[in-house]
Amino acid sequence: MDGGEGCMRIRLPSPRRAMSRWFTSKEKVKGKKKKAMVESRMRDYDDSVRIRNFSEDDHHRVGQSTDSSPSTNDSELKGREFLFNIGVSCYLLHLIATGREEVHKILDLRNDLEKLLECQNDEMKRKHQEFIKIRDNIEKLLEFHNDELRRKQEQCETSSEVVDGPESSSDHYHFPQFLDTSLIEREGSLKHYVYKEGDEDFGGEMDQLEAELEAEFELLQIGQDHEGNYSKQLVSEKGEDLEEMRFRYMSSGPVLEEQQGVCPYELERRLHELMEIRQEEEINELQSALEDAKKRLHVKEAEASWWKDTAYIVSEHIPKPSRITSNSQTRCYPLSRLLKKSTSRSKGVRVRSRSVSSGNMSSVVVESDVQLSLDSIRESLIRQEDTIVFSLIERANCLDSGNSSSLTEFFVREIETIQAKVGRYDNPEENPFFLDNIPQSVFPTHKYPQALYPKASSVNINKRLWDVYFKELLPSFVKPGDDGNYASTAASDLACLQAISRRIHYGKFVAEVKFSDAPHDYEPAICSKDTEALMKLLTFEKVEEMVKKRVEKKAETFGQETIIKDIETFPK
Ligand SMILES: O=C(O)C(=O)C[C@]1(C(=O)O)C=C[C@@H](O)C=C1
Repeated sequence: MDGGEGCMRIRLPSPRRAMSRWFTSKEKVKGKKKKAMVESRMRDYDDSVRIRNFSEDDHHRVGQSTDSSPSTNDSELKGREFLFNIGVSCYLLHLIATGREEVHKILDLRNDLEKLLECQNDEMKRKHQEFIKIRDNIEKLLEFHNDELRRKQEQCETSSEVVDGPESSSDHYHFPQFLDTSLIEREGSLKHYVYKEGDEDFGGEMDQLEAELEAEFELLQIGQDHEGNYSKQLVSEKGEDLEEMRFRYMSSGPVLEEQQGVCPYELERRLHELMEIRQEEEINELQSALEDAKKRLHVKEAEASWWKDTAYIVSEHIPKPSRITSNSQTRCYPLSRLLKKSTSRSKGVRVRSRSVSSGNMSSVVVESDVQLSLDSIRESLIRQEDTIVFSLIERANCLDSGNSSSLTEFFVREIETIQAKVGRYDNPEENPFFLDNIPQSVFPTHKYPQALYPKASSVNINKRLWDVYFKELLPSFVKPGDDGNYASTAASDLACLQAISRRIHYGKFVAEVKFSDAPHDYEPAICSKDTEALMKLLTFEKVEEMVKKRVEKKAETFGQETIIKDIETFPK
């Protein structure tokens, strides 16, 4: 306050300075906006104070000229101070109100940020759990894969053992190297899922993939660590390993930096791809091992078969004691009647009992010393004529009902079934009428010599014979009628049919022998499929005429009553 020139001057500190002093004790106000706002308010305040001072000065000047007593001045001064204080108070109140608003805003902002951090944290937790789940899945998959491999390896080992047998353990089959890896000993951890050293590159890829997975996992942990959450616990659990991983990750440069963005699903997919490739490789190896085992099995089978055949041949040469009488002879099968001991000069088909090939052994052919000759065949044919003539004479004593073939068919089918079970049709001389009806022999069958060319064995013309027999032959020599003796008639039919069939199919042996005696004569006709030329080579009209005459004679003779001179056949 200056009382110079009788005028009272109040020295008020500049409001701006006052405010700035007031605010300097506080923290600096952040943000330009707020500063600008405060400054504008200070300016407004300066202006208003300046206007008021100006009007007060005028008033002073007027008052000075009229009334300038000290009591008036004093009260005026107090009034002014009062007014000033009110103004300042109002302003401060205004500032406080404004400041509170700002504080509320800041608090809201802080709350939002906290929520955001919480969300982020939840997201990280969720990702972490997802990752753990995926990792668990992968490990389960690996376990499953290991079990599968273990199973396959055991299978292979079993089959290998079967093939090798107990005696050939020195010849043990070796699996490829990868099967010898420690896959079986793994503990279901990714770290264990590696190949042995020296294997293909898959082990390296697996390591890299594992590192990627763990790096991804660690990233999640590091992210959570920044948020100050539960990652600390995990970090302490992993201890030095994690530190090492972190170092690896941080120092691995752009490669892993790129992989920061690789999602766990992508990693899982890549792992699956690798596993698929590896599985395919293993399957291929197992398949080739299996093939090898099969080959070895075949070799063993062939060897076993050879031994069986050898044992059979040896046993054939050892005379067997009969259970009935020690003097009784071993009964020969019918074909053996055709077979004669071969001499160097004798012609005909050399009969081979069996041909066996074996892995390491050279082809073994056991050749019997018997020979199929035309003479022996002719002898058999003559005897068969007798059988046929007798069976037809028997059949002529029954009547022909005209529809006996259906009952005979049932009978023949049943008889053929039972005869097949005891091995009748294993004999190449015998041919069934109902091929669909033939079961396997239930007894160990005799090994018949392979006298015929294999294709010839399947030649069967019994269907045609059946038709000719019932439609043409029977009506030509049997009286028509129905005597009700169906069972005997069917049995008689069967005897005729089987005898005639055997005789007809013996033509196969005749053709075989004739061809073997002069193959060069037959080859051109065979090659050109000239049936007419072949029939000319095989048949002899003169021989056929002689056969017919012989059979006629036999029929006349066998049909007669045999009379012995001077002896009464039946008492009168
Ligand atoms: O005795 C022969 O030479 C044979 O060939 C056998 C037989 C026959 O089956 O009876 C075969 C054909 C011939 O035309 C003559 C006879």
